Amino acid sequence: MFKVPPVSAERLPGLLRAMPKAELHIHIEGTLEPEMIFALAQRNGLRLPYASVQELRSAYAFSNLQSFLDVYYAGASVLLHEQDFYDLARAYLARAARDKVLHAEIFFDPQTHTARGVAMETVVNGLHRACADARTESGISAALILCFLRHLSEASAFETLEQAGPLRDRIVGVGLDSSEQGHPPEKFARVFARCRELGLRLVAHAGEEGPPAYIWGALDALKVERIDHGVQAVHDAALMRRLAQERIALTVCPLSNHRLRVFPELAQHNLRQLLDAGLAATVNSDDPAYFGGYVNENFTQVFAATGLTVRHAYQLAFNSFEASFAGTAEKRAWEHQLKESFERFVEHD
Ligand code: HPA
Ligand SMILES: [Zn+2]
Repeated sequence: MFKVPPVSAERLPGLLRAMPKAELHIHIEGTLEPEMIFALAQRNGLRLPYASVQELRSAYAFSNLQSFLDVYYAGASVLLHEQDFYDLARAYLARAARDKVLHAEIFFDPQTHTARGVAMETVVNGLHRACADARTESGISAALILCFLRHLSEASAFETLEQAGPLRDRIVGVGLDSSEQGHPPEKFARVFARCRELGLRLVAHAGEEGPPAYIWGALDALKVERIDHGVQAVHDAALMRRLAQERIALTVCPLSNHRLRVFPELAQHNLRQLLDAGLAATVNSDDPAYFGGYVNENFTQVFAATGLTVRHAYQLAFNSFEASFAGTAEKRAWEHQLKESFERFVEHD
């Protein structure tokens, strides 16, 4: 690995913002800003139970994952037409490009929309067209990951997979999200086995609020390649060894963990412990419109709160490229750009 040169503490936030990175844990519905909720409600002739953007924003005080999910699913109900999904993803990708995100793997929750009568192809085609246009305009690379809602049944997940069949080439993989407690990964073992046969890449949320057993379940029953969140792994030494040995990436979301009270203070976040134990952790924003910051805010705030160093910064960005589902040639090119950005930064120190 490249020997990371020293950078003064005052310049570390600037380096974090300037360094190339990939974002691997971002829910497109979680990028729906209050202003866009109001604009789409007006465009689609819908009435909202909030009088103003400020009133809506003031409802964003969460006590745990479920209290967030209730507000998040209500917000997503303004998304009806292909253009709505397009506009949402274009806005995110423009924002991400400004944060030096070279590659984004974007989650979407089709069941949230199909349950309201929105067709699967409306969702996927809008998101896909946005990814293609963003690539042409700013060069950002993007891929889509279909997430199954774990509070719904296995049958509903199979039905969703069936609906996505004709759009298979627009999706790189599948994930598992929504209410974790009481919905262990094993519930979806057969769905994930089928996705694997179809050549889809596999990830799952596990160990956000749920126990280490759910991370074991995601690895052994679902055979996922990455764990989304995974911060509860620190409570199980054997699991930590396995994650390190197999280089299973964790897509960690510091501001989400703070807002959902997984860590009541950001200073208590265990990102440093994960990295220092040799795990392939990455930093991501999860649902930035709800948790108070996009990916660069996640980097700068968790670094400031927990005293992470320039060496950790390089490792996190490197891990994000390495853990992505991009091809080897693209990964090497991005890793080269990362190294160059550090060298350039130090020259001017
Ligand atoms: O952090 C999360 N966890 C589970 N489901 C989600 N859906 C959006 N964000 C999340
Ligand atoms: Zn998430």
